[in-house]
Amino acid sequence: MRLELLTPAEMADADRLAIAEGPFDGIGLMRNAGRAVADVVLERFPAAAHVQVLVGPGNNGGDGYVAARILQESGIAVSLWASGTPREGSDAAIAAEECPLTASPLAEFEAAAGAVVVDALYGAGLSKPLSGDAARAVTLITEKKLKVVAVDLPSGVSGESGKVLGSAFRAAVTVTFACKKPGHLLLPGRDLCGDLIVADIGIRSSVLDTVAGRIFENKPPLWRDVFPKPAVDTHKYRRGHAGIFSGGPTTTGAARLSALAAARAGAGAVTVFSPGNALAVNAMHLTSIMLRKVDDIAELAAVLGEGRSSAFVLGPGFGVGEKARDFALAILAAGGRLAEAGAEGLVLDADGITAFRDAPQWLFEAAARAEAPALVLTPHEGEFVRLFPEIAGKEDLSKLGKARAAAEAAHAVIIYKGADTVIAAPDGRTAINSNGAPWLATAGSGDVLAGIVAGLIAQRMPPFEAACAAVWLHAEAGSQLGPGLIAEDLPAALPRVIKPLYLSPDAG
Ligand SMILES: NC(=O)C1=CN([C@@H]2O[C@H](COP(=O)(O)OP(=O)(O)OC[C@H]3O[C@@H](n4cnc5c(N)ncnc54)[C@H](O)[C@@H]3O)[C@@H](O)[C@H]2O)[C@@H](O)CC1
Ligand SMILES: Nc1ncnc2c1ncn2[C@@H]1O[C@H](COP(=O)(O)OP(=O)(O)O)[C@@H](O)[C@H]1O
Ligand SMILES: [K+]
Repeated sequence: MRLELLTPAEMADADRLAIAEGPFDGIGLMRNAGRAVADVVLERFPAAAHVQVLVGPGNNGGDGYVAARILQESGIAVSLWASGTPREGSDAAIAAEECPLTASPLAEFEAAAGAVVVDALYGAGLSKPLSGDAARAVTLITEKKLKVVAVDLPSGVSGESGKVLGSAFRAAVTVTFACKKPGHLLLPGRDLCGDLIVADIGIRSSVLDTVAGRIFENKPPLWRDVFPKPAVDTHKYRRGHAGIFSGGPTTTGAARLSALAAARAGAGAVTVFSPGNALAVNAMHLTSIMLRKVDDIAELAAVLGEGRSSAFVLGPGFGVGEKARDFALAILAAGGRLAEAGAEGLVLDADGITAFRDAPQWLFEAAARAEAPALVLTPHEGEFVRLFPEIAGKEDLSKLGKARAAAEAAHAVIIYKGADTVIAAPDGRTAINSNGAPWLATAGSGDVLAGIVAGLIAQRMPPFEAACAAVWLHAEAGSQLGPGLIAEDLPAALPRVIKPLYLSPDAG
């Protein structure tokens, strides 16, 4: 399965290129698309006695005319409701001519109890909010709780952003073509799509290769090639050393969650760097994880000078303030010297992010230095606004667009967390995660994620791939654990989600 996600504009390019290169012309692709939709209706709703097909004026409607014809030919009662008429000479006009059904105006649409609805009003060409007859149809169908099969996208959902324009159908199944689009994975789009089926309609993969940009669905094939695998003759320091900064005596748990996660992600050694007054409490709860006193910038400089740690986590439970800023900047500044000893990255999370709310530029400039260790920022929505207020306020940007702009501005890998976590690199690569579960919304869950990222970077995994892998593993662990999950469970669940990555090339 392809991991590339095509924006609606890229998909339109793919369409044009596919038609130019063959083997199918425009109406050929449309017939294949409409047949795929009809097949799904017949498979999913074999007992459907009545299908109401709603068609728009563009190619999405064209797919709907084809589906309506095939469904009628299969013996089902089909009614057709049209908003506008296809442009003369268009593929959709041919599809409409080939359809023996007479369309009624959408303005007269009534939702028939028990009917299955095929939503072929608007797809990739959605250009303005749903209103008038289309919005009315959404209301009627939603009220009657009819099952909806959406063509390409539920009408009203932006294929680019997953946002709802005006109102939108909630589909039981969505049939899209050739590959997924960002709006199928970003919320609320993902939720409104229901089950997502990607149908092959005869667009050559070489066409998709030509058009595909740098947006991906986050799945193991995206990063498995660089996922760390210990060599037979390895030893613990070759597997990397992660350093996790602890907060004061009453806020040490978050760092220990990160530390445990870094170790479970495969770092050969992990040390908690703790203020002196929290050493005792940390010591009581650490076993395989090491502990060292780091109270001030001088003690931090000594640690950095030794060059043992290759990845750091700063922020969970650390406290917001000057100390967090000074520590983060010291680590980023030490990169050149550390690079020889292998320092690879700083994961700045939680308080570490908030500490820079009044001076994000200091952080971004430090990360921009060529020799600086890679910076990975892991904001949830609230933290994102603090660090990137301007980008966060841009209503026209999708979550993906915001993450990408932030990565560029901060010279950092951004993990923009949430139910539809987006990972973005400063070079423009972006991935959308989709294997999470709401059980992950629990205190400490983010601390574990930060630790996994550091654990992977400590093993020399490149930062973007490490971030993607960490998000996937964290989400997979959360999905497998399910109800009752607390953050403490997540590190312990990592072995069982990591092991399949080594066993089968198709895992995940
Ligand atoms: N991508 C592909 O390879 C293929 C795409 N096909 C279909 O083509 C679709 C895209 O077709 P189009 O580009 O014609 O776009 P659409 O059919 O999605 O919509 C375009 C038309 O609807 C109007 N419109 C958009 N939003 C509106 C709104 N809210 N209210 C009123 N009018 C609105 C536009 O002005 C335009 O006239 C895809 O979604 C897919 O279903 C298929 O035909 C097969 C091949
Ligand atoms: N509804 C959800 N579905 C899937 N993942 C979620 C959901 N809500 C939160 N998460 C994930 O859980 C983690 C929560 O992190 P964060 O907000 O930093 O919490 P904390 O600070 O309590 O650790 C993030 O990785 C986030 O993506
Ligand atoms: K649609």
